[in-house]
Amino acid sequence: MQSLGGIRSWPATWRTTTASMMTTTTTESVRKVAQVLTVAGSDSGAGAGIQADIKVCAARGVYCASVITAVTAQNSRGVQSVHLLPPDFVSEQLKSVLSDFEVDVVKTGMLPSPEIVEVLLQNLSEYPVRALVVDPVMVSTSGHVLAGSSILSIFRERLLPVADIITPNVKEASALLGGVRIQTVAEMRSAAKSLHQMGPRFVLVKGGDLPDSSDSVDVYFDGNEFHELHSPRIATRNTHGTGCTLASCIAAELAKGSPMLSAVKVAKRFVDTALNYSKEIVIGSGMQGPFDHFLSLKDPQSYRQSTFKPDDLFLYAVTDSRMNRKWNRSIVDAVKAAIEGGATIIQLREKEAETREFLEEAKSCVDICRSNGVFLLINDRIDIALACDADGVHVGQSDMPVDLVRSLLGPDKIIGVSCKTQEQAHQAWKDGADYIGSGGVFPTNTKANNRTIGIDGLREVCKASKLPVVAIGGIGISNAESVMRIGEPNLKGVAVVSALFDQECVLSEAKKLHKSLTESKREH
Ligand SMILES: Cc1ncc(COP(=O)(O)OP(=O)(O)O)c(N)n1
Ligand SMILES: Cc1nc(C(=O)O)sc1CCOP(=O)(O)O
Ligand SMILES: [Mg+2]
Repeated sequence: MQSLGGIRSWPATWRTTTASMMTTTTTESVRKVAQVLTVAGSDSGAGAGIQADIKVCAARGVYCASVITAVTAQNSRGVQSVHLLPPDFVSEQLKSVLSDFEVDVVKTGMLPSPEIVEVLLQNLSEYPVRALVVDPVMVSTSGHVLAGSSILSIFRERLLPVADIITPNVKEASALLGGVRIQTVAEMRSAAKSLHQMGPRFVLVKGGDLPDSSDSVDVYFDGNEFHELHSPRIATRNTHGTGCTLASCIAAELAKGSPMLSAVKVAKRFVDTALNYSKEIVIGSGMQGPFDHFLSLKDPQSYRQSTFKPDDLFLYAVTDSRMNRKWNRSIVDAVKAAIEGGATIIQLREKEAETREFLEEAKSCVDICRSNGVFLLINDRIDIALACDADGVHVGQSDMPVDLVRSLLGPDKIIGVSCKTQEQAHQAWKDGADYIGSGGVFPTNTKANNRTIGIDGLREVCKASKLPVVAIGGIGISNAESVMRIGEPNLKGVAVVSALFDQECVLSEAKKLHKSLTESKREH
């Protein structure tokens, strides 16, 4: 099995997530759809199992094929009955999919018998995939045994050694380790280490069931380092299927090319956001309701019709309160003119604005941007971004840390971060940012005491960055071409303040800059 190795294994490709399906575009313009195959049980209540796996992959823009190992009769009250499929038939399903589709990642859920694990391993050796995510499902949340102790030895000896990541909860981790006590985070760490010795490349021990903790803590171990992933515990009955959802979301993110830790963080964020969004819905009369994987579709206001693409950074207009005052124009008029002139993304950078007034203006700008299909980001102010439902934020190195911003804004908002060094660029990627703003490329009067990194500094950041980059600082019509000419494939555009807004006519300056950028793009 070819492993992900913690790094992207499709070089020179960009994630270009569309509303419906994840594709990667290579330089030859071949579109490859990211694909997961789930090998799991069917849940008639559709909160967990195959049904949850397909929903989460669809919600994350990834195609999901399904091989059913067992059919369960279950609902929000529990599991009433289980019917295992014959191993030969499971094998036929596996062959059908693996011999035809280009599956990137296989995710396993309920593997109810050693014979079924055997046929899975056989098929994986015949049809290798890029990664194997093993959710070692043993007992349903309602307490029904879904895979008995007969499964343990083949899990330990054959399945875990070929897994890229395993995602047991504390009960499953304990069962795999012969019944050790796991009641504290320290014991989860020790369990993760022991499980890692059984062969999986990464281990995520989920602490949702730990007693007496206000946080939900998961322990991630990569063989060298531990990471504790914390999130607030969400008070809801609608937790049925969280384990399947987490593992499938990890698989979906890996299929798109994410490194393991990023995939795990995105998946945890996705589950937390979905649980929070669905905490009051009522489906079924039992103790364990399903939740809503398509949370964003429910709220057209907060659902972005299309998702962020690197090319959105092409002509990035950043507003400035002092300049608007000087030229006696409102933020709204400034934004309208910039969009009309060709700006492809807008950032409201209103350093001196009063909160109440800024919020009202930001709401109007959200409406304008949305009706023009242009994303609107807010500089620094996470509170304003949340309150006006902006598409995202831009933060700097001394603003709120990106991973915390992500946990506040959820998985789908755009987060940009300013980086002047290669280390900052690495960190931005790890923390889950969507793009990097890098500068000052040239000296600027707009931002006081800003360090100029020059064209060479920009090039260094681009080379180190796995994220798309927009250049900023002292850029205008006279020098935009020279910036884009550095030819780094992930340099996607320029961000400008004074070149648009410290001018008499924003519209005509935006048009001129757009034209010059388009010409320089055509030439390279
Ligand atoms: C696109 C873009 N890049 C960089 C910055 C600068 O952000 P930051 O470092 O937080 O400085 P302030 O803008 O807050 O002064 C930006 N705003 N946009
Ligand atoms: C807001 C900002 N950030 C910078 C950075 O280097 O991160 S430079 C800058 C100001 C850019 O304004 P102008 O286009 O007028 O030079
Ligand atoms: Mg800032």
